[in-house]
Amino acid sequence: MTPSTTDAALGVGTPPKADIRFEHVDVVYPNGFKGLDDINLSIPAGEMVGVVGLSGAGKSTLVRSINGLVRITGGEITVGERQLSTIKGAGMRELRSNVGMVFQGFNLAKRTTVLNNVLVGRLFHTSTWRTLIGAWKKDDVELAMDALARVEILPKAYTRASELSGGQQQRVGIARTLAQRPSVILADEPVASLDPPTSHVVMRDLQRINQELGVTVITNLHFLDLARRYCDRLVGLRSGKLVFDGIGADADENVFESIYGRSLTAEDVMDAKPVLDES
Ligand SMILES: Nc1ncnc2c1ncn2[C@@H]1O[C@H](COP(=O)(O)OP(=O)(O)OP(=O)(O)O)[C@@H](O)[C@H]1O
Repeated sequence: MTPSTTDAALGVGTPPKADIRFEHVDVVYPNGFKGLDDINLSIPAGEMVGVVGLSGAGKSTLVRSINGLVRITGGEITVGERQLSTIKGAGMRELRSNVGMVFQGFNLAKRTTVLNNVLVGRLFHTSTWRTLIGAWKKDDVELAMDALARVEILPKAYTRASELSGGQQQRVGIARTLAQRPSVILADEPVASLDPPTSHVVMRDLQRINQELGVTVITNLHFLDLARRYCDRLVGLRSGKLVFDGIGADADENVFESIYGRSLTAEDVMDAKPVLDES
């Protein structure tokens, strides 16, 4: 779906594209556990990157370090012009307006409408008094509607979020992020709570947003077949270390075994018939 109004509304005024660079990045948690260990990674604007690895490998830590939800303890992450090691206050707010996030649990306000949930994406760009009394600008409402159209859920704009299915709620979560007009979307296990068909729908939404709007998408995924199918590039982590960085389509069973340190099992792929052989 590529209506010109949607492209215009979501494209005009979008913040400059941001390349992302990890240089010798460490994350040591307060209990002394090393979540990331000397990560070096360069993600040019516009890529769709899947982060894979065993449970506990550091996938969420890596994704969340990009918007400062997890603070790095060594090295440097650069997002556009901003450096994560020193960022705070207004700099952090500006970074987070440019780097949107989609959550596993959707994080919607269930008792209000889909449209109101998506308008939350405009908070970064809206004065406090307007937010408090719900006096959204016409342009913001239009932008929110465009974001809902982008994930094909516009007819639900005035439905309460609690009345939507899990897949629909995640699409609202994506629309909310899109309404921020970010140049980067981080998706932290976006399909972990969804059934297989719905997971594909949500992954296709993210892929379309990446391809049509040029938004960088970085997502950690439990299922290898999903990661390989939808992401141009895969980053493999093992015990906080980068052990693979390559083209998704090139990642065969041997690559996955090197990331996992064991043979693949049915638990590692979403579809009953592994999609690993599909391409
Ligand atoms: N706040 C914290 N304090 C201490 N250790 C933490 C904290 N958060 C995460 N960890 C540890 O860091 C490691 C990496 O966690 P992370 O959530 O990034 O892994 P993951 O690959 O996303 O795992 P999963 O697939 O299970 O979500 C794990 O061993 C985890 O227990």
